[in-house]
Amino acid sequence: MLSTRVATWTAVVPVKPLGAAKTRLRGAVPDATHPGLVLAMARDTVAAVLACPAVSRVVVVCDDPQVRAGLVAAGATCLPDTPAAGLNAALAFGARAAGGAPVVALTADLPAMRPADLAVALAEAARAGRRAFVPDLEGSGTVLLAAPAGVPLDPHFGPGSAAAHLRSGALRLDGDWPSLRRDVDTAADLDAAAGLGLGSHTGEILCTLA
Ligand SMILES: Nc1nc2c(ncn2[C@@H]2O[C@H](COP(=O)(O)OP(=O)(O)OP(=O)(O)O)[C@@H](O)[C@H]2O)c(=O)[nH]1
Ligand SMILES: C=C(OP(=O)(O)O)C(=O)O
Repeated sequence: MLSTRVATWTAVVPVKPLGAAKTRLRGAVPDATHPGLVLAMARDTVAAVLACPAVSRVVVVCDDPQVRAGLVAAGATCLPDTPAAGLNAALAFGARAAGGAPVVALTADLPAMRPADLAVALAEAARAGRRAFVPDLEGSGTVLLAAPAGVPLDPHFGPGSAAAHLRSGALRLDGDWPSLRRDVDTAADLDAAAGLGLGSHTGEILCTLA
């Protein structure tokens, strides 16, 4: 059970440049608000990860100076992205910075995530002793992929990623963690996340629109 109390995990969080991110969310808020909403969701995600007692550090992979400034201020370490290399390349690059520690990859669109949900999921991943992933609430995507110390992360994020991670030998963790598993891709996802309780940055953006 020590793994649930000792901060052992290095979290890797990839973020696209604000101008290119969350295209499926366009129209959910006024165009002028969209970049601020993307950044707010990333900040709430990173804040929840840093508040999780099982996580020792957060490595963000992003080239956008506004994102880097916001997330470094929140306590994350930022690494540059390799433009056009894609999400999985960004994750693999960030994982290599973990120096052999256990690595957990998380998407930056989890504004309702509770640190306690993440802690329970990481405890299950630690007990698995192998790569493990948490699917999104729809069951087809992935919000979290964890690899024990010394095990390659081997990320397969993208369309149909839950099946791809299963095929790659990762254990599926279907826990009752709605705050962790509610990623925000669409306006409907954003409404659902609001129903779960949003982090302060995302909540503040939506309050200005009310
Ligand atoms: N650093 C980096 N992050 C990425 C890249 N592609 C996706 N991401 C991030 O990975 C996470 C999950 O990706 P998506 O949910 O598809 O996010 P997205 O690509 O901004 O959303 P759409 O434009 O709607 O597909 C989000 O935090 C993205 O910002 C990439 O090429 N590099
Ligand atoms: C990148 C992913 O997120 P989404 O499907 O929400 O785009 C994924 O689920 O692997």
